[in-house]
Order: sequence, then structure tokens, then C-alpha cells
Amino acid sequence: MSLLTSNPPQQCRWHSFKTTAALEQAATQTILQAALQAISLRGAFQIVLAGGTTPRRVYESLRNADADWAAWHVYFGDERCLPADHVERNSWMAAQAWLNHVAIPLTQIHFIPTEKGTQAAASAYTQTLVGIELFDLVLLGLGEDGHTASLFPDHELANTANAPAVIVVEDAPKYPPQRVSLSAHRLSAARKVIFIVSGATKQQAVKNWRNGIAIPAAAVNPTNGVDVYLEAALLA
Ligand SMILES: O=C1O[C@H](COP(=O)(O)O)[C@@H](O)[C@H](O)[C@H]1O
Repeated sequence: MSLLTSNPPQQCRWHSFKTTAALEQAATQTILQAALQAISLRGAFQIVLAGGTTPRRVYESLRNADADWAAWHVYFGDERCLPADHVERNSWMAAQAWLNHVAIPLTQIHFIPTEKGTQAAASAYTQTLVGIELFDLVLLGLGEDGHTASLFPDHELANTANAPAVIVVEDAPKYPPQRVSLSAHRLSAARKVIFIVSGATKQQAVKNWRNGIAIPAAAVNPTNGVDVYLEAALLA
């Protein structure tokens, strides 16, 4: 697998936690801290959310946080092509766990409209992202096969300088096959990128990543490097 890039290698800082709960607590605090900093410096906080199961409890903790929700702007790293109210939509999970319970203005929550189909959703989301130079924080997960967002092994990662911001995936190896994802290039345009990784099934992907094997997660390459929050057991 080639990353097709001339960028310097990804700078990765590994943060291990004894328990999943400790990891989730640290991720929640990092998000809130990044929000405080962004709002005090720039008056707004632009966060990109991970989907899947790993961030659910982080989102549930955020709903009880005391934050300046009016200044938050929420985006998604990827979305699955399913009806808007489908339980396996990343947006549905984030809404149930967090977004439905806080006062972020609806106009500042930017779902990827995959219920319209891949092409229409990708072009709509490309427009949504116009004018955003750097996200303040990109939150990402890691799949068993090393995928992140909907950037899968042996698929387009779009990590070159001229890559589109949003890509269409028609044949993902994980259900559902049709998805829309921010490109690795667009996900890298961020002040801070955090991966949260838990669950024994991720062990091989972590091992590959740490051994320099070009898994998709390694294609997200912001100038400031990435922080990986993971359970200590995954480093064994
Ligand atoms: O399909 C997806 O998978 C990854 C990892 O999900 P997890 O359930 O193992 O946490 C997720 O980060 C991505 O957003 C999602 O669409």
C-alpha cells in the first residue's frame, strides 16, 4: 500500500491509559480545553467528530459539560449512506449521545447529508467546508483494519496537496459500503488531531501503525502531528 505523498512522515504522540474510562475522560477534557482556547483566541470552536462506537461515551460526557455551546461549530469526518434516522448513522449516534442535549445552534451542526446519495452528499459537504481553513480539533477513531473516518486500506486516501476535501466511497469493506468521507488531506488541515482507540480488536492495527506500516490512519498528517489516546493494553 502506498501513501502517494511526499509529505514528511506523520509525527505521532502516543498517550496510553490504564482503562477505557480514563482514556475517555482525558479525551473529554482535551476537547473542552481545545474549545476554551479556540473560543478565547478566535471566538469560535470548529470540531470534526469521529463516528463509530468508540467516541460514544466521550460524547455522553460532553453533554453534561459546562461549555459555551453557542460558539461551537460541529462537522463530521465521515458518514454512512443510510437514512437520516438510521441507528448506524454517525450523525444519529452523536445526536443521541450529545448534540440533541446541548445548546449548539442547529445551523452550526453540519451533518453530511448521505441520505441524498454519495455524490449529492459529497458535493453539498464540499460547499459546507468552503472557507474553513483549519479545523480547531479533528477527532478520529481507528478501525480493526486501520481505517479512519471512511478511509479504508487499498482505497483512495486523498492525502496529496491537490486532493478534494470530500471523497465518495462506493465499496467500503465495512457496512454500509457507500460512504462519504473527508479526505486525509482535509482532515490534516487542523490545529489538533486526536485519535481515540480502544478495544482489543484494534491491537493489530495499532501494531502496524507503530511499526510504520502505511495504514490509512497514518495518512492524516497535520503540521503539528497527531495525538493517539489508547488503552495501555494495546501497546503490549
Ligand atoms: O465505520 C467507522 O469506523 C471507524 C471506527 O469505528 P469504531 O466503531 O471501531 O469506533 C469510525 O472512526 C468511523 O467514523 C466510522 O464511520
